[in-house]
Amino acid sequence: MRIGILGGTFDPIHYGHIRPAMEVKQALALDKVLLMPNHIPPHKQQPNITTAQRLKMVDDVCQQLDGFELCDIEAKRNTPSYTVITLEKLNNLYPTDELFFIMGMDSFIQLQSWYQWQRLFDFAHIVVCQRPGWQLDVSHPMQQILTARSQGSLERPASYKQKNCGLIFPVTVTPQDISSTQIREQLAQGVIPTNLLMPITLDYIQNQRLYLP
Ligand SMILES: Nc1ncnc2c1ncn2[C@@H]1O[C@H](COP(=O)(O)OP(=O)(O)OP(=O)(O)O)[C@@H](O)[C@H]1O
Ligand SMILES: O=C(O)c1ccc[n+]([C@@H]2O[C@H](COP(=O)([O-])O)[C@@H](O)[C@H]2O)c1
Repeated sequence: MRIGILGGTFDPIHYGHIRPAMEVKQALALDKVLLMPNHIPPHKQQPNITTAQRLKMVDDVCQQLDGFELCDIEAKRNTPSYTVITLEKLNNLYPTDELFFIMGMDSFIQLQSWYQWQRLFDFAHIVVCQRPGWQLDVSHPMQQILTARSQGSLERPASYKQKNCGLIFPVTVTPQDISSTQIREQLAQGVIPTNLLMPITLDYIQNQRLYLP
């Protein structure tokens, strides 16, 4: 199976997560996509809402979308949600499957600051989606890494030859200028961001009275 994984803080989950994941699923003919809320975000402040609340919102979305599943592997770990640790575990759980870790351009540009980032390629492919406001400059070090690991590269990385992982797939998705920060700010000001979230997420936020000032 070809399995996509979108990791995130999902505080809250929005269409800027969901639509790119759907478009990547289609573009790369993935069999399913796992949406994976982190527990202790490595590079962000701990959210004000609980991991259980973020998990519930992601689970609600998965229930409504074909081919999407909640992955709670990071929620169950009480250490920083380093992706390399997670991918190593998922690689053991799915030894015969091909894993595709999906991220927006903001994450990709900062990838060299991730814990043991080079080992990510030992366990999965990386899929990069554009995100408004984030452009990979031709002189950026990640550009060279992208070129060397892209599917058309003449020299396939060793990890690809051994285990079918380690490539980078840039996927063109419909640009959406949406962020969780923007949604939290709108809700705190009493604005209801109807077009940015799935209705089921908005219902949960309102029932639980989340993100109020
Ligand atoms: N609008 C978007 N377009 C493309 N990718 C996105 C978008 N929003 C989030 N992502 C990607 O989804 C993943 C998880 O993002 P995250 O849950 O941190 O959302 P966020 O909106 O960036 O949150 P915050 O505003 O709180 O920083 C990251 O890889 C990020 O790049
Ligand atoms: O492994 C790391 O060092 C690392 C650093 C920053 C982010 N991540 C992961 O990248 C995903 C998106 O992160 P974020 O902070 O944009 O929500 C999420 O799964 C995080 O756990 C991972």
